[in-house]
Amino acid sequence: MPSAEPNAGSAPRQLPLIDLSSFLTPASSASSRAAVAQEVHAACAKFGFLYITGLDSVVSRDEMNHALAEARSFFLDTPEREKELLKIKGDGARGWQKLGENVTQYKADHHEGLDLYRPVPNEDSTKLLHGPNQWPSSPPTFRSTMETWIEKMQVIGLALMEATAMGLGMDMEGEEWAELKGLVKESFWVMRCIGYPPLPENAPGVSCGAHKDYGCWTLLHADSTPGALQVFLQSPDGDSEENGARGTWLNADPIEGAFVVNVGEMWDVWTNGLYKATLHRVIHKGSNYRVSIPFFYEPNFDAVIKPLPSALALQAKTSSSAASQAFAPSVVYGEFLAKKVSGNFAES
Ligand SMILES: O=C(O)CCC(=O)C(=O)O
Ligand SMILES: [Fe+2]
Repeated sequence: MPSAEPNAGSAPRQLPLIDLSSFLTPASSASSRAAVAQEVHAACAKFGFLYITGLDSVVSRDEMNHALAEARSFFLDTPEREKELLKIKGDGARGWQKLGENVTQYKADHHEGLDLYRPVPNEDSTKLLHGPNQWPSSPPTFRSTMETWIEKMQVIGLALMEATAMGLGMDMEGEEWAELKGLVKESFWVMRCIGYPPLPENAPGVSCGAHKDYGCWTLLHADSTPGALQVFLQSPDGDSEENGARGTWLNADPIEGAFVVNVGEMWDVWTNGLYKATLHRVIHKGSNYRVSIPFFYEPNFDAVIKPLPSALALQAKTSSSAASQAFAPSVVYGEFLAKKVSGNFAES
């Protein structure tokens, strides 16, 4: 498997780089898909993080650059008073957060952000997560650009679902895959735009504190700033400690035309711990204003997430212990998300 070397020299390990094109172009052969499915599976089991390339049939380089430019323009060219109008309101989720308002592990993050979620049929701005999206009016094409982006990211998210299902040994003509596909059919996605000014030297926190993502797949497109996103790889001889575990922070620097992808916590449950949502953080000390646009491809709001039979069968085959017993507690995705989101904001 080819590997990306974002910080060659200092990196003890490297994140895999996987060409996903065979899952994005209908004419590709079954054998090439099977090989890619194995690569994705191995990357999810070992790192919980990977790079994907081969996306050109879905999203062009121009579109990638344009979406980032639109987000940058929103953050840097929109007067503060206009952004204030978009501040997150009673639903606690949709809208703009100014610098320092988002909190991770009780510390204020050093970024501003705009969150857009899948629209719901009966919008209610007093109900957690259920308000209307607050679209900026400038730049004028922001909404159409992001709506196109959202459609395209869902195509890539579903392709990753398919690759993983195959990698787990699922029968792709059978019930299990049909059910799993059904659980993401109305993905409660989140499109987030993040703007990171440089972190001041003496800042108490970081740009974005160490966390795991909640759902299914995070498809991260970021500008070319190096040394900002870091992934915590556990190893007994690592030089850092995080959440009581030893490990090493590895830079996941951007690669032109590729996305950084990571698995969210729902995959921990689906695979009964075979895939691990991995801690990551952002420390942006460079002098530029960094912009990233992570797209969170998630299960349906009411999806019940529980260990998949194929993952349990795989565990039973590969492990001599009782690990194949279903132990990951099942969760309703929307309830899990609501708990996370309500713990995410600075006290005001
Ligand atoms: O900006 C980044 O590189 C990552 C952001 C992130 O981890 C998140 O929003 O969950
Ligand atoms: Fe994240």
